[in-house]
Amino acid sequence: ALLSALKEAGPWSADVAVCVPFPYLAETALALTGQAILLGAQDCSAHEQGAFTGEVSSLMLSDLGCRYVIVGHSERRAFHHESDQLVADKAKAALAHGVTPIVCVGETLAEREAGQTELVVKRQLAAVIHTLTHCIGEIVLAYEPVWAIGTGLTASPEQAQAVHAVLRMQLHAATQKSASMRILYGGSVKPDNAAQLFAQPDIDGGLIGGAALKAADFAVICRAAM
Ligand SMILES: O=C(CO)COP(=O)(O)O
Repeated sequence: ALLSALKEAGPWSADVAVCVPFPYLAETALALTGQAILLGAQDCSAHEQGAFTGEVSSLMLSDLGCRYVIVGHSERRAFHHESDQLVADKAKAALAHGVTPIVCVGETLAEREAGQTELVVKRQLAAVIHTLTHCIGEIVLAYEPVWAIGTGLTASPEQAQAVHAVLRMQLHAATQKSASMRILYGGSVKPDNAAQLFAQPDIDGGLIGGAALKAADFAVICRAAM
């Protein structure tokens, strides 16, 4: 029902993708046939192939028609103890099979209050830059302050822009593609704050959680990104 409402709300001039849990990928791929909405997954294995029971490789995701995969979401980092290096390895494995990783970085509230925001996001991105080297220009980056995810506390456009600018500078030092790379903001993006966030020079789109579960709200947010 969510997808059909979304399909009806289109077409979009912004790129729109839905990243769904593994068990729903196949049926979502089918439902999106012929649609401009792209498919993504929410995680992948760091291993390209081999005996890793229970893991889902980016090759499998690519087979299912995934164009994107989220890696390093704060919930994966926090609840599954994913290190910066593991996240970087997942991004590398995704690219190896033509799936674009959406690499999430972001600080916790304690880290922000300790003045460590820049330090944390730069450390998280540095691992990815170091691991991907010349392929770094192929990723999508997402800044998701942990304190803003699912809490209703959105980073102000200025707060988000400040971090995005730092990340863009770090990318600039690593690749000539930095200016055209996408840096998404995620964390309580809603219909009423999306336009202001997306108007910032270094915010190129959003990674939407809760608001994407209501097709009408998601449609407003997608329109704000055009
Ligand atoms: O984690 C998020 C998207 O991946 C953000 O979630 P919310 O938009 O619900 O805060």
